[in-house]
Amino acid sequence: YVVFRRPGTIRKIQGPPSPSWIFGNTLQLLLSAQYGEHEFAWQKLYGAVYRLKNCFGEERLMVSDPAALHYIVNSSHFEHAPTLENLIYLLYGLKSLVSVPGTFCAHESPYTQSLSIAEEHKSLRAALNVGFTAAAVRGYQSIFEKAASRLTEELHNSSSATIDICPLLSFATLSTIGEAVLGQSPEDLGEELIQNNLEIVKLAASQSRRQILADAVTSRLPAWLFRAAARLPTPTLKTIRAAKRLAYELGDRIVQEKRAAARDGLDTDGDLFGVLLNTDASGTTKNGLAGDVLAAQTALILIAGQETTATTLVLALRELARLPALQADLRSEIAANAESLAYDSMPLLNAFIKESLRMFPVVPIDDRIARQDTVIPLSEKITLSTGEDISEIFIEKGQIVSIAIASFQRLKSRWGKDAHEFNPNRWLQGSAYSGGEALGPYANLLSFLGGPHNCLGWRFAISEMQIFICELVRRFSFALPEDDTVRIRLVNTLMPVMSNGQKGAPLIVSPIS
Ligand code: HEM
Repeated sequence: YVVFRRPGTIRKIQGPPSPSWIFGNTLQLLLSAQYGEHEFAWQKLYGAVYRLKNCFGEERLMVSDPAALHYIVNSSHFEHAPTLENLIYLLYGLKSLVSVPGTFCAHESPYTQSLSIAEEHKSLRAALNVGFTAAAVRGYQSIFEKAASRLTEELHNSSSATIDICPLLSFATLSTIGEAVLGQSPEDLGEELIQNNLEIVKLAASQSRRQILADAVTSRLPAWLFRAAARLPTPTLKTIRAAKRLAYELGDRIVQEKRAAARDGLDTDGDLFGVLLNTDASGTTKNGLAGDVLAAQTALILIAGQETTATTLVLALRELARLPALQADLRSEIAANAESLAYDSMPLLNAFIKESLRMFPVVPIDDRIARQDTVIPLSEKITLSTGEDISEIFIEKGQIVSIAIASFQRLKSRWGKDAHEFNPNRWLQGSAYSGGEALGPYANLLSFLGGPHNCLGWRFAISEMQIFICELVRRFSFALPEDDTVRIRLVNTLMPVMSNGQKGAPLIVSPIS
């Protein structure tokens, strides 16, 4: 109790009562039957900043205020919170881009020795970004189109009209990353790696009270002890370790193959890994990334880029199935553009994608910890339990702050009175956002986060979604089954979950003649 409990400076900030000392509000936040059930009600009651209890009486600040979010996302005073840091370590290892802190800088940080780490993140990110610029992503269009037509073929060949689209989209998005980034066809990725990736998704779908408690305890362990515990031979840890090892081995094999190809005088620039290795005729890296650094990014790119895009697409298709008029309008727009398929110039298609990202940010809460005492500005005053109004919040080093992405994206003050409705039309007259703060790399949304760790692959994801949606909607119509029981739950990321507790989203898929 003494270890876990520390006096906070945020105690006077209002928030819901905690139903339990052990779990605080975490069960309501993380295990509600439908994501947001409690969170959105709390936002309505307490405003854009409120206080919640974590396990064992620890307090966290839930923030959806735009000025505060802008500060937190971009400030060097915050880093990934310990639970997230542990997950990142387990899934991706210490050398991956996301593990390298990106926000430390010399003039603000007392940790001068960390300067090189900040530089490391910046230069690694700049190197990897070569494969994610607008021009590079345009070059992947044919890969997306090939994967989309493979997907439609599978749907045509399905023996049943009601199809769970989750595994099909997971495989399709994995295959595009395999080809664009690694230069590997789905067959080359290896059955074991594909199965392990799918296994990780299943594990992630098993959020439970036990997991919440385990996270609360392990987040307080010193890093060395957590890393030692991560070697325990439990089935879950074994699967995660195997997935990370297989991804590294795959990356390493590709690096060796590229070097050998360069020695044989062959062109190795056809995919991102080849470009980044930048080998000369002797197979030695010239000014590209070192082979082991590149191989260490394989797990991150495979996992971060696959399920995120697949889940956004699944949830978007469910909305189309729910809204037949929108589906018909979108199909007409696609038909009218069938010749050119200039995806960026199709207003409804892009409005639909933005609205899907707004309503269903697959990472709806992203936790940070304050690295030092700091003051968070607010765009609107909040009233403390003492009746005092404040326009900034002082927080102490070690305070957990939740970037409440989903709540921000439903703020009525920024998105309008119908912020909780799925309404793509809000984007048709320009930006749907009415605030002054520039947040996130795309459409003022935080679905791809913002700041130094914003999503590297956001253009990749948007282009892939444009192409998949066009191909699917012009070939099929989608409807929800009558007995639709799917709920959107938070299981590390947002996920459609069926009544049996498994990930899944069955839709009635009918070919269009
Ligand atoms: C709809 C699809 C996607 C969503 C919603 C999404 C969301 C995010 C978010 C929220 C983060 C920040 C995580 C954090 O630091 O707490 C992130 C980081 C990242 N994403 Fe994505 N992502 C998507 C697709 C992709 C794709 C397709 C790729 C690659 C092919 C990708 C690669 C990455 C990488 C490498 C990072 C780490 C960046 C860094 O730490 O500097 N993502 N993404």
